[in-house]
Amino acid sequence: MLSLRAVNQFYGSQHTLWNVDLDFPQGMCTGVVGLPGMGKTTLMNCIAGKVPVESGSIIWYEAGAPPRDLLNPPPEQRSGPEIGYVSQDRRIFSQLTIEENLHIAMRATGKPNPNAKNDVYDLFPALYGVRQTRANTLSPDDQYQLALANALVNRPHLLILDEPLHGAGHSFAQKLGQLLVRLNRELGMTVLLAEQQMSFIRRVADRFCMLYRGRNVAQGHVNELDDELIAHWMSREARR
Ligand SMILES: Nc1ncnc2c1ncn2[C@@H]1O[C@H](COP(=O)(O)OP(=O)(O)OP(=O)(O)O)[C@@H](O)[C@H]1O
Repeated sequence: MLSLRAVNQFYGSQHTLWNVDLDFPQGMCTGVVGLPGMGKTTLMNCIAGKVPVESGSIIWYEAGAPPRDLLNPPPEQRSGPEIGYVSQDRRIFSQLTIEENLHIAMRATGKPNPNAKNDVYDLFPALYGVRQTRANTLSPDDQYQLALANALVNRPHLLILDEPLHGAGHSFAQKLGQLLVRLNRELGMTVLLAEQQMSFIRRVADRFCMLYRGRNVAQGHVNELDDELIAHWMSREARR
């Protein structure tokens, strides 16, 4: 389980996350929801160690292993847990081939697994056929698949996806939904998913948490993410 306690974050003098307490159960998919600008990306970036946290704790608990403090890892724990992160800008090396992209992603952890690429091609068979192709020739959906493949190549314990459906079509949403269910239910991966499309969250997530102006205002089973809650925290009135 990933556990956040009293997490506060600032951009300069702007207080962005306020005493966020959240638990993300292991092996489950949690949808992180909220209007634009409420702090979803910032929360993901704090967990992934991409922006500094002012105060609080972010701890990873896994059965059979000691708790891991993600904010202040002791030197022997610097490599774990593996976090796969696909940001909103879906960063890939566009001038390099798919093979080269995966190779770089694999080397990034310093302990490459020789079977890793095959595992990833098993998840993304469409990429295998074009593996010697430069990434910039792929369609936007396939580029997203490559970004996801790069994030998955080291079999992360935790996968973070920030707005994966931004600009994507219906068929991609279907494909991604199936893949997430597979990663989650078959491989037991813990997934955090920031997404505006509630229908997608309801379809693939087990749980949700809702941010409003940097505060965690609701969390629970995805069945509890009802229209009343959405109207209260995610309507035009809520924005004021
Ligand atoms: N690098 C930054 N520097 C300064 N302020 C930032 C930075 N990134 C985000 N912010 C501000 O922090 C607040 C939260 O932004 P954040 O991107 O985390 O929200 P979000 O819920 O992910 O929004 P969106 O759905 O539009 O991506 C906003 O007021 C935003 O303007």
